[in-house]
Amino acid sequence: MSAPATPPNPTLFFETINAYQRTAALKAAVDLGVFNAFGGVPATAGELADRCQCPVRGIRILCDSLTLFGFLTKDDSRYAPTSDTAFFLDKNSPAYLGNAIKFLTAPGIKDAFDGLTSTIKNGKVHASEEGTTAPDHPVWIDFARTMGPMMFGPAQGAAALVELDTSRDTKVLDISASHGTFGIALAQKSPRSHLVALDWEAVLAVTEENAKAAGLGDRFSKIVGNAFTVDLGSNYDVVLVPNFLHHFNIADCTGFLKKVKAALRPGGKVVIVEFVPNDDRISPPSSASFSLVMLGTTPEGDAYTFAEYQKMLGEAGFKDAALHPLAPTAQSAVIGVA
Ligand SMILES: Nc1ncnc2c1ncn2[C@@H]1O[C@H](CSCC[C@H]([NH3+])C(=O)O)[C@@H](O)[C@H]1O
Repeated sequence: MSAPATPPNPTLFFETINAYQRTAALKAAVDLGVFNAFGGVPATAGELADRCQCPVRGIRILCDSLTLFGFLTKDDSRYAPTSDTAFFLDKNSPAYLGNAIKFLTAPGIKDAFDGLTSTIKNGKVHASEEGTTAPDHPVWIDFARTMGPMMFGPAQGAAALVELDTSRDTKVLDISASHGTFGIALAQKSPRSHLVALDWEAVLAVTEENAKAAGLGDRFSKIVGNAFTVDLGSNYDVVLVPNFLHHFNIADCTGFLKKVKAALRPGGKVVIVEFVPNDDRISPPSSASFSLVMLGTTPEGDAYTFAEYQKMLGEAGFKDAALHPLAPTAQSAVIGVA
């Protein structure tokens, strides 16, 4: 075996081998309330230890590690959250990711990756036949309770891309509504809109709670059950399909989009929100890396490219498919016209 031209660098190997430690450090800091212990001013390890009620050694090592990873800065012996850390990890921020971190690191998702070798070798999810696509899978109740803030940015971005006529009654359908963040953001654009949310029954209880809290209680209704088989209703102005299609194969997605097309009024829009990698499937990293999540947790899902969505939409009878990156988030909207 020939040696690399430049001195071999093991950094990537050890960063990857030990990546679980980085996850554990971030999760411990969230659990202990470290990011909320600053009160807006830099603090020493001793001060943070007092506020978090922990021995100082652990907090000092944790904060140095979080500084190495880029979550904190350290000046002399005082630590401070970066502006991104304050935005995403302050409990009072609408974009707070603390609960999402707990969800994403809990057994429902993480266990799937403990059996990745078997999943790849056997061509099926190691944990169960259907993975997270099983009807009423309990993981989606936790998802609905925790992931809304993470979808706040994509939901605002998607809502900004479509108009709702405020001079007449309009209807919006949110497929796989979950926390409801996407449907609520769009419905709030018009006082004359009605929001219909579709998901499994237990999940819709969370959607309804959130729709009421957003002031949409009297403009909200539900469709309970399997999106592939239930009656979607008709005459919608917009059908949102956020983070749903990636769980299924292309033929099933195309068939489902035909059903969506039939539920829209002529000229109505389907708004698909997804991680959409470039054709090379390795860029941009934040979107391309999502395919691994689908490999670990679903039998046939994937992160599809825009060309693939364009083909699915074309075959389902939609016109004018267009891609809209929802920067700075890792998601994109793909919009088609019925
Ligand atoms: N066959 C199905 N029919 C209806 N809902 C489903 C089905 N399979 C999965 N779901 C729901 O689809 C959602 C996927 S997660 C995506 C949730 C939300 N749209 C968001 O973008 O954050 C979960 O809420 C599941 O309960």
